[in-house]
Amino acid sequence: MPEANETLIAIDRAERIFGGGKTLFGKALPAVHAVQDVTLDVKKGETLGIVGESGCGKSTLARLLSGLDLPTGGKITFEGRDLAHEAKKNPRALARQVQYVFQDPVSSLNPRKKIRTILEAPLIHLLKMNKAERAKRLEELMDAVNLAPEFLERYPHEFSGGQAQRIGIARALAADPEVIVLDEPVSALDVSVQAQVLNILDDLKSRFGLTYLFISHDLSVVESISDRVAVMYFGRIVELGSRDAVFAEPLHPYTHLLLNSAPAPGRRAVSGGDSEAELPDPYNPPKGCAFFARCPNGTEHCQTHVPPIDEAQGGPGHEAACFHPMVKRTA
Ligand SMILES: Nc1ncnc2c1ncn2[C@@H]1O[C@H](COP(=O)(O)OP(=O)(O)OP(=O)(O)O)[C@@H](O)[C@H]1O
Repeated sequence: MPEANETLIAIDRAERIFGGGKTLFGKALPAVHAVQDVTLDVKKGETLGIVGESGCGKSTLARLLSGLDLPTGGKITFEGRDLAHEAKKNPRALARQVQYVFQDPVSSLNPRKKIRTILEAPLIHLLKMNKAERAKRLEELMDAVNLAPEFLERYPHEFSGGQAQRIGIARALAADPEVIVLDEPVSALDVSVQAQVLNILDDLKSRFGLTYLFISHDLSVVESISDRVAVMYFGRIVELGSRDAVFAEPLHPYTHLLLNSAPAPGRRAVSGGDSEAELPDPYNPPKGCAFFARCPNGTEHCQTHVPPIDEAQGGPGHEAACFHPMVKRTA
């Protein structure tokens, strides 16, 4: 991981609440805390994996980081500039710097447009390139994702899932971004095709000096690609650390549960082992730790207090939000 310590995106106590407020008659409307009290630095050149069960807030956090959505609380800065301010004042610059790759490659591409038109759009609108510059850039982009130039004249439905995802990656790359948010980019693909796409991503990252935010519920994919990993549960980051620390020395009982229910190799934790019915009601969150109902270590204190995330048990760079973390193995 190059220049590992330069912060690119700094998230300070970010929060995103959906709904809420009051009716005309003063009755409180239900609110969902999709992201709560998230503090995290994304370092330049790293791949930060974000893992957790469906509904834990991964996509909401990613949308906040890319300026597609704004936090209802806290602050997010990109290279020191306030993202909320930037999103209003200079959305184009932000759109160029942070690009998105979605889970479903085919439906994220406009079916009525040729690949050439799709890939040219950011070159025209964001980079203001002339025709000759665009032709050169299109050639580079197709080469970067290992697709022959003939594919430029085809329509999205003519592509396989893996090819369409490579087009999705080329489109993200077209804007010459610094960060690419990859939201479940290989989840819809066959395992053999997943490996191809992950290899391309790995290659592009070093070639273009990119930073990746890699969201997935698939632990084996996150383990294979990430430098650091953030584990989310019910809108909060419950564990954060280097890939090796989180996978080899997990501290949070939830991380344990995820890892134990998906033993390596080929682990794929999807549901977290337990019944998802045990997830708290997002409209009626518990007072204390949201993991209490599923936790083997929970105490009365956990039921009434939300554990802060800190390095107390993990050491430098390895944080967990737990009053009673799993015991760290000694070498
Ligand atoms: N626009 C919205 N309006 C209301 N609630 C929302 C909205 N977007 C997300 N939520 C809620 O916020 C919580 C977090 O959702 P989010 O999509 O971020 O989770 P996720 O971890 O990305 O899940 P998945 O893996 O299923 O995409 C969920 O309870 C979800 O229902």
